[in-house]
Amino acid sequence: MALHPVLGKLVSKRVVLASASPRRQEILTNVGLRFEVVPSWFKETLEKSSFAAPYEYAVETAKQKALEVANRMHVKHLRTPDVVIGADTIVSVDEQILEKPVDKQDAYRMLSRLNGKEHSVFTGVAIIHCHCKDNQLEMEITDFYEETKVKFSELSEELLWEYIHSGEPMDKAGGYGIQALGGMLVEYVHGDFLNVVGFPLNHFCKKLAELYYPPPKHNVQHKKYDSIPSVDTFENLSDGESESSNFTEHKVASKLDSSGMDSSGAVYTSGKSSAIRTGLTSASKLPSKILELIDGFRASKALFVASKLKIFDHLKDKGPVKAVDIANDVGTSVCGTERLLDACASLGLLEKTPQGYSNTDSANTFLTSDGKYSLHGYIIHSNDHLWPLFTNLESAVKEGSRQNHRAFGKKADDLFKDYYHSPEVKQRFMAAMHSIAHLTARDVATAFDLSRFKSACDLGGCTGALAHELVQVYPNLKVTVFDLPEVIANISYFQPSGQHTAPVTFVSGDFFKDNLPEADLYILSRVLHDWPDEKIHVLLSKISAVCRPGLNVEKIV
Ligand SMILES: Cc1cn([C@H]2C[C@H](O)[C@@H](COP(=O)(O)OP(=O)(O)OP(=O)(O)O)O2)c(=O)[nH]c1=O
Repeated sequence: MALHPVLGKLVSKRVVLASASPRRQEILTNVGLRFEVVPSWFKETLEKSSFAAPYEYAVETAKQKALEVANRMHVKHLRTPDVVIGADTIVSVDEQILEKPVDKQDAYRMLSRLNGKEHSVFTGVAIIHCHCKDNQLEMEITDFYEETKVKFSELSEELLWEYIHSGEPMDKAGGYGIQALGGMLVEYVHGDFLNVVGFPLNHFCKKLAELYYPPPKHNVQHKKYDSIPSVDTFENLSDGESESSNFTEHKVASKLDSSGMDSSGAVYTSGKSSAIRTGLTSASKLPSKILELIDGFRASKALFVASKLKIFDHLKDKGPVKAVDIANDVGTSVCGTERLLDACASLGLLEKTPQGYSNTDSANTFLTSDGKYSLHGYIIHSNDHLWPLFTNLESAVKEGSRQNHRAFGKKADDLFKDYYHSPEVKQRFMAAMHSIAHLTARDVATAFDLSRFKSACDLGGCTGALAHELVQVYPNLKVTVFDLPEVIANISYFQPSGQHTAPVTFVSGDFFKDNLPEADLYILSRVLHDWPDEKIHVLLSKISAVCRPGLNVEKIV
């Protein structure tokens, strides 16, 4: 098992960890995996006696946790993940299953049972690969478990109670945390330590290796390329076995070459030939992740340009259209348009058939400019605003300053004021903030339990996309959106239709200068990252001053 390629297989995928466990998040983050955390709402109430062995209970619970998240994301959030990982850790002693203690007495009961004895810690893991076909969620489930044996020393009553009063046992299976104070209770550990902490990393990597690099079938005739295929992935060329994998790999690159417009697939050609030249062995395969990083900007720019030319709008609700017809309608060159369309098809944004090009389902949903979940505004903002700024990243790092002057010929200070002088730029910025906030609002609103709050103020809440979602999720919550007068004056276009009584109010002002509206909860979403430390300090101090004792500040950045 080569570590890097195994985890590299997940790099281009939308990976979701269906767990609130900070330990699991840390273990996976530490090995460089990028993932989204969506805690599962599945209640751990399966009937234990219906399982023949304790580990079967852990595996089934892990599976149910992951399934709940996969389904919720697909149905409620309209965002189908590629891979969902669920896990469940239990402690088993004398064939009994111990989960997290409900109170101190329960913790005492558990720790007393473990005292002076060996027990098993089982973590069940489920890896679900999801595909969306005709709006139906299709899933392939892989599960496994890992067992670690742990022995406690003989511990005195006094020590057990001291440990319980530390508070550590409460959110941990069996009522102890081996990674912290609980480590002092343990005489030996046989097996994977991380399995006890909540995630059997080694077994997980082996499972991924099995999934993505199944052993070669010797009687299978491997396809031989006479020439380099015109559309392909790094993985296909670097991994001998990936053809036989059950899992569809994301296409990570287009046909654009270094000049941006050649269809020869030059990257792959050189990649493969250099592998042959230098005789890279299977142990030193192509550095796919690095190559993806090198080429990633091409994929982004292909998407940006197709969006800017409104190609996805053009193809909406139509059958396949030929490149020449699209070029004529859009007013672009035929050869350039065809290459851009091919790039979009290889990126999975369009479908290409002999009859022409058509939108994929996700292009219809997210890339057309007028859809309910359109990301068009955010894409245009990324192209027109963020792209020029990132082009100056090197200067930003060298100088330690914002680069608006280089990118736009304007001072970085009062950036927002500059924005609002141009109606077109203002509209673009608001559309960008609206589209990303609207799409993610449900996840943000449900990531925290905000039911105890009666009022909230979304500082810099722009069009109110998050506010409207919050009042849907928490009917007793009243939300005030506080933003600059120039923003509030233009929100009507973005308001949801048919919601007249929803308790969202808009107040204009400058959060650096004016008094903040009173609220139990202050939300800062996509705000703090924009300001230097001194300004953040001003803002947070103001919030701190208006917060009343006993109420909370929740920060959603
Ligand atoms: C035995 C032991 C468990 N644990 C933790 C790992 C798990 O987080 C927890 C067991 O509870 P789980 O139900 O497996 O997980 P969780 O509730 O923390 O998160 P979620 O259900 O959202 O996935 O106990 C330790 O951190 N250290 C230990 O030594």
